[in-house]
Amino acid sequence: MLTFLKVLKTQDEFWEDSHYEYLKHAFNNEIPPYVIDFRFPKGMLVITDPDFIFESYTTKNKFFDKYPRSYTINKKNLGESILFTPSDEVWAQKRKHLSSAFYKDKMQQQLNSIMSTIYDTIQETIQQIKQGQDELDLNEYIGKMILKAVQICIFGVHEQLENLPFIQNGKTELLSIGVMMNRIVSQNIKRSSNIFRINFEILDQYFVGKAEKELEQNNLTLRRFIFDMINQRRQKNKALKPEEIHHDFLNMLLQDDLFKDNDSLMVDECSTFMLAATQTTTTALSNLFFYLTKNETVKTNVRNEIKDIFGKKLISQISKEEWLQKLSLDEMSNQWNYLCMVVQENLRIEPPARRCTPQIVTEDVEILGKKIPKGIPIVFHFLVLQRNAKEWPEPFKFIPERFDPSSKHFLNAEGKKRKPASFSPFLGGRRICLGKTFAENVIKCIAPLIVSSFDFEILKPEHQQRKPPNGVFAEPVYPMKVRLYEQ
Ligand code: HEM
Repeated sequence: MLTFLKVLKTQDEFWEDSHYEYLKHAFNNEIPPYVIDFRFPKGMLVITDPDFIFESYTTKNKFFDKYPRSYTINKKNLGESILFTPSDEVWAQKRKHLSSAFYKDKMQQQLNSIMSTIYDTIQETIQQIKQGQDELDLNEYIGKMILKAVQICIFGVHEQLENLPFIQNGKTELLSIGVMMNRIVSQNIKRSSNIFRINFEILDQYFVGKAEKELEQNNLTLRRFIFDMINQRRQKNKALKPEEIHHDFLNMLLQDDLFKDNDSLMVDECSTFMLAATQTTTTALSNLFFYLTKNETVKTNVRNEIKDIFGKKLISQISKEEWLQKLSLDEMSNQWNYLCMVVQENLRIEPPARRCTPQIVTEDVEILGKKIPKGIPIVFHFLVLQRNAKEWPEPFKFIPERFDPSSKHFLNAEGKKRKPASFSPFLGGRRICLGKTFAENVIKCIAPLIVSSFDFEILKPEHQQRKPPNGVFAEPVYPMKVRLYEQ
């Protein structure tokens, strides 16, 4: 505990996150594959052994489930959504119904809307650069783009939604729904990882103290807003013929037998999708542009791939329609090999969810000779897992060829094939991220549009050496100022 308090005091812009810094400090930067974190009442297992993680996703997966306290702690904002409810029949049925949002034709429509909007945003930015407005915060810029994309996919809304009142430290400010949601996520993470709360399970369902009461109010505001969206949409749809109804997530729920008569369940899943999709995808993309800016050769290779695919010397000549055609799901599976490797390496070097939320085993079970007691919280630490030098030689270097089977970088430090669970940014097994394929496709569609339009200059000299961390569990997020140049 004293070590933890000492670590908390050293927080600065390059501090990773409280949990990771604590482990690094406690083990002198060499975090072992199995750690028991005794800040938790009966200990929490932190695992980074790829063999163990693989077993948990495969042969032992039926014993794994979510840590039940996460459900109780998050019930006020996520209700009965699939994120934290146990892996029972109700969860499986909901997950099956929700998966239909990602069927190929629907996904293609969503991706087309996203690309079209992002293309227009980029054109606006180009105009701003021409007028001298060329400095911005990379995270914020990408965050706004992704929010637009998520909004279109979930609510079918292209225009900016109304600002909502957010309360913090006794003050109310009006925030866009995206900023509001990110703040709520960070308040929720703070609440659930509070060392006092961790040790007093009885507090899980209560909001204690001023800061938590404010969070409770913010959660309510967001949920009420989604309730209103549902009602408005129901009314609007009544006036439309079935073929006129837009394909978005909310309309899918409004037509689904399992959800359509239960507004509360719809709010639960809309909140979860917004929460699960926005910060993760924003982090993945803003990290990508940082690593491309730092790795000129990789950036040039991506641009060369774009030129090859379009058969053009100048990428600025590519029209919106051409982008939509060449970035379609069918073309994506046949072309864009280099881009796909870059996207994977980016998720490897800095997984947007740095670790999973706590899991448990539902009965005492032996995995790789280790007895794992029922109910003890277990966390897989993806950041440590994916920077393991035995599996990923020179782990801090950005090398897309690690994902090219014909490259020497495809092999681990012993020259052998890498262990399958060494790369696991989306968790695995039956609780694998529901939006995995969608998220990967969104990144693959947006990245080339931006790479072909801008060069970024990282303005703060310290950031050129080291990027302040961002992503789920990496709070607070520091701005990363960049200057944009039109390509
Ligand atoms: C790069 C982007 C993304 C990453 C890295 C990511 C990662 C993850 C991870 C690690 C989990 C496990 C959560 C846990 O630890 O409990 C998860 C779950 C989930 N994700 Fe994602 N995610 C991404 C994007 C998305 C998107 C775009 C959506 C929806 C459109 C989505 C929907 C979900 C849902 C619904 C779950 C819960 C699944 C269940 O428990 O059955 N994610 N994601």
